Amino acid sequence: MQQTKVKPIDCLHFINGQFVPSLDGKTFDNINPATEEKLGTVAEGGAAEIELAVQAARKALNGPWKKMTANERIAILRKVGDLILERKEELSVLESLDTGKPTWLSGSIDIPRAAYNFHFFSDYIRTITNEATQMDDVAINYAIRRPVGVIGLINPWNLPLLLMTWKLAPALAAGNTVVMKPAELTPMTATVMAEICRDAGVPDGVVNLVHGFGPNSAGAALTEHPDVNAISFTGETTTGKIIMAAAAKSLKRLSYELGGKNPNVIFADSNLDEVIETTLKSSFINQGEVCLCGSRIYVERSAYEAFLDKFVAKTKELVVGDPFDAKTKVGALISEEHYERVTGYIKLAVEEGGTILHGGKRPAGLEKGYYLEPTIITGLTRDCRVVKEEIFGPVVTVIPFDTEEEVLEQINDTHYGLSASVWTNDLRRAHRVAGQIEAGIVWVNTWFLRDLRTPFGGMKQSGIGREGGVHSFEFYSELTNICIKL
Ligand SMILES: NC(=O)c1ccc[n+]([C@@H]2O[C@H](COP(=O)([O-])OP(=O)(O)OC[C@H]3O[C@@H](n4cnc5c(N)ncnc54)[C@H](O)[C@@H]3O)[C@@H](O)[C@H]2O)c1
Ligand SMILES: N/C(=C\C=C\C=O)C(=O)O
Repeated sequence: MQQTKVKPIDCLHFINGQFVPSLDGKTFDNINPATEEKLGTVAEGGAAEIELAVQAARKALNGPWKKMTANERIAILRKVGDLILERKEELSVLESLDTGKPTWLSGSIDIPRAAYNFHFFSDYIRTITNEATQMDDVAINYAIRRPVGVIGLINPWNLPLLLMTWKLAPALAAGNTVVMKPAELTPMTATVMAEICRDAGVPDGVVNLVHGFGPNSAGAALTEHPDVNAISFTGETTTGKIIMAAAAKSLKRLSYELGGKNPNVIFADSNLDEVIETTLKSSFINQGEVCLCGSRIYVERSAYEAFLDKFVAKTKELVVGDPFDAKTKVGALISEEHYERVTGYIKLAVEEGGTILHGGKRPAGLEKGYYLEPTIITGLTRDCRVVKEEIFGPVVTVIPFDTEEEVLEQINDTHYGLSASVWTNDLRRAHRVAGQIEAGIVWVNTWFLRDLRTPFGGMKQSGIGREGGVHSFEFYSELTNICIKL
């Protein structure tokens, strides 16, 4: 394990502008997935801490934050983005210590995107206009926009700071106050994020942070709290169902980014070298722990063998290991529990009749840490659990197909609908196929190319609503239509 001058931090809650322990002093250990060693302790929050955070957020709604002009708020949000960039190296190391992802990845994607989320939304808020409607010479209608109120932001562990800021920036830009609940497995960058908001001039109580778990802990308390107006949640579909029930009692507004089992469809006319270069990323980047990963690969039969030969050869070159080694392409999975879950699916694949063409094992010489070889599985059919269920690890299945109709029917036969990639140089086929895929996001001849003005989210059981550009402001603000009789 390569050393770094940035040291891990103990994590306290951030409530009403102060870092505080839990009222009962409870803490839990934060573990480094790459070494299985303790990084530090985290304050374990529950209903009592959520109550204090929601009270602070409610009070701050009518404090200086509300009285600020849009320009004053925008200046603070831009400063938040600037401070994230100033602390990029520190945040990148903390993110990699928490998640096991390589530092080149946290330093090139996670942290720069976190800053950009703030810079983008602080610019974008200036473009938001409201509608006016003339009713002949009888009346004039105009809409005004106001914050929703106190918003709970609940986040997963795979892209901790990227995803927390993806919610936090527009929520603040729209004038709301928030209670952040980061994943219990990745507390450190959220803790620094609270400090950065304070240092940038965000008034006390506007941004609050409570650490803890989901069920019977801070997460559940946040979703049940009657004075929380909305929840933006990113996580597993199963968790989304539980949260919806909890939020129903106070009819909270919900924005959901949930699970996926995303197809990557490769037609024989595509450029195989280009396909392979991107498919290595869409299969294994971030240890395959990205909701958008193309974990179901479908290849037109005439290109199937050629694809497999090249894909396996290139996958074999991927270095698995120390997140602090620049050569590492695949780091450690997030936790022992997740490691068991992912390796369980690899065992199941063999039971279901699959062939492990590459990977499937702990890499030699890496006895400590949750390391797993990138894994390619063939020989499975559409009704296999490994083809249908989200694994959320460096595991892909590869299935041949013969016709467009056949592959479209297969890829849509799922309760997920988050994203897809399509590879072809046939322009009409690209548009034809992309338009028939039941997903919120379809990439053609690329993957994870992101314009933050576009609608981001899933359909079916991959999400509710869209965030990004104006869509974020549709969720993070309320409209009132005022009708003036002439
Ligand atoms: N669609 C997207 O944009 C997107 C992005 C990233 C991850 N994900 C999904 O997230 C999952 C992996 O993340 P995860 O394991 O952290 O998900 P998870 O659902 O286990 O946990 C997500 C967050 O919810 C909290 N939580 C858990 N149970 C809760 C409850 N009952 N009430 C309130 N909060 C609760 C957790 O503490 C955590 O902060 C995968 O399914 C992945 O597809 C989706
Ligand atoms: N929400 C985004 C990415 C989600 C990745 C899921 O793991 C984004 O790029 O805005």
